[in-house]
This record gives sequence, structure tokens and C-alpha cells, in this order.
Amino acid sequence: MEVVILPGSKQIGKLAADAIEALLQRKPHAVLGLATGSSPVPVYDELAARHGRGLDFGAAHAFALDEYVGLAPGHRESYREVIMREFAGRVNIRTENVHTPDGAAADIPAECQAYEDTMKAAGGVDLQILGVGTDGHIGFNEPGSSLASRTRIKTLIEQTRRDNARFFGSLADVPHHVLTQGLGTILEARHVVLVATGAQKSRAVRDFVEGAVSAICPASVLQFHPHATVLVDEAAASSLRLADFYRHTYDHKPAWQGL
Ligand SMILES: N[C@@H]1[C@@H](O)[C@H](O)[C@@H](COP(=O)(O)O)O[C@@H]1O
Repeated sequence: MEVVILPGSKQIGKLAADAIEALLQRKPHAVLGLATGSSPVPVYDELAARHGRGLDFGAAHAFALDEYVGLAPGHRESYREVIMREFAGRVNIRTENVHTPDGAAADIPAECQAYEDTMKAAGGVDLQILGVGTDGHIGFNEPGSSLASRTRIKTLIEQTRRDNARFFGSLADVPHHVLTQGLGTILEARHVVLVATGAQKSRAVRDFVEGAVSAICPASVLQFHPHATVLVDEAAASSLRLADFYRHTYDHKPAWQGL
């Protein structure tokens, strides 16, 4: 795992966008993995700005990590709408190439299997953007999720519902159920780039980067990933024991080595 400590979310957005731009240059039909939440927004802002300067998403594909169950189609906070608003609608990716699990599907197990099959048919995710929940979840894989899990329905922990209530206006409006790629699914992405900012993420960051690999901290499964990059600001990095070592490693990185 490579940990990069940066001054703020603007620099995080630029570095993540550098990795995505380099990927699209060597593979225009790359498959991007998209996350929702506030953490990746600076990445999407930077990608939208670079699209304005010519970065081309015309052949790219994208898969979202997760979706709420039970929201009316077109609900403003459905992750389909969020992804379209914050990323896909601001660049020239084709709408039919943007995939999100269907939280309104009549047959949920069949929908989850179909989502996995569609990802596989597209060639698998090349670069997965991730955020992390205050309880260490990635996607909507809450504590206790199998480290080998695949796309499936999950129940949200109350803390996550409370964290996400700010998007809905009231806690009562936050769904209890979600569809999410599993931890085993996420591990198959060729490169994962996790972004975390703010002091409220410092404990989760310490636990998944330097703690034991355990289902109680789902993001810790990334310790098994051969190419995981963690981009954090100073506040999110404030509980890391090896912060000075991560700074030293990044500052002395060989010039040819990208993220
Ligand atoms: N399902 C999403 C996650 O993918 C995201 O990482 C998390 C953190 O969100 P934020 O970045 O807003 O703190 O929120 C939601 O639960």
C-alpha cells in the first residue's frame, strides 16, 4: 500500500486525476470504478476541468460501487443520479457506458450477478476510486462483511445512515438497504485509489492502513491488494504511526514511478 500525505483535497484531486489521465492515455477504453460521497468530489472536479482542456472519456466505461435499495427511480440521492451529476454528466463518457447496480430490481440476487457479469465482460475495473466510511467501510461493505464477498444486498449500520443523513435532509429518509460490490469484487480492480480527508477519517485511516486485516475494518482488506494507493490530507493522516516514513518514501520515489 502506498500512502501519500498531501496538504489538502485540491492536491489529492490532482494526483488522482493524474493517474486517471495516464491510464486513459495508454488505454482510451479503460474501465473506471466510481465512488460516491464527498471525498471523491475534488477528483471529479479535476477530471471535469481536464475534460474541458481535451481529456477524452469517449471510449471509457465506468462502474459504480453501490446503490441504495428502495429509492424511487430518478431520486436525487440515488447513486445513479449522484454519479451522473458529479462526474458522468460533466465529461464525454457515453451514458450507456456508465453502469450502476439497479436498486429497484425485482430480483436482487439476479441483478447482483448480472452486475458482476457486466463488469467482467467489460474487462474488469482498471482503476477504482474509493472513499472510506468513518467505520472503515468501502463501497457499502459494513463491518463484518466477508473479505471475499461479491456484489450483494447489505443492511446499513446506523452510524452510516447518520453520516449520510446530511444528503437526505433527515435520518428517516436514508434507506436501510443497499446493493454493493463486495470486498472480493473490489480487490479485483487493477489499481485502487482511496481518498480520505478530514480529522473524522483519521481513526478509520489508521485502522485500515496500519491495523490488523479484519472484517471489523473492511477497508483493511486493501492490505492484500498488490496496487493500492491511499491519498490523505494532514488531518486524515494525523493518527498514522508511520506518517514520516510515508512522506520520506514519496519524496524519494524514483522518477519513473507513477502512482
Ligand atoms: N457508499 C459511500 C462510500 O463509497 C463512501 O466512501 C462513504 C464515505 O463518504 P464521504 O466521502 O462523504 O465521507 O460514503 C458512502 O457510504
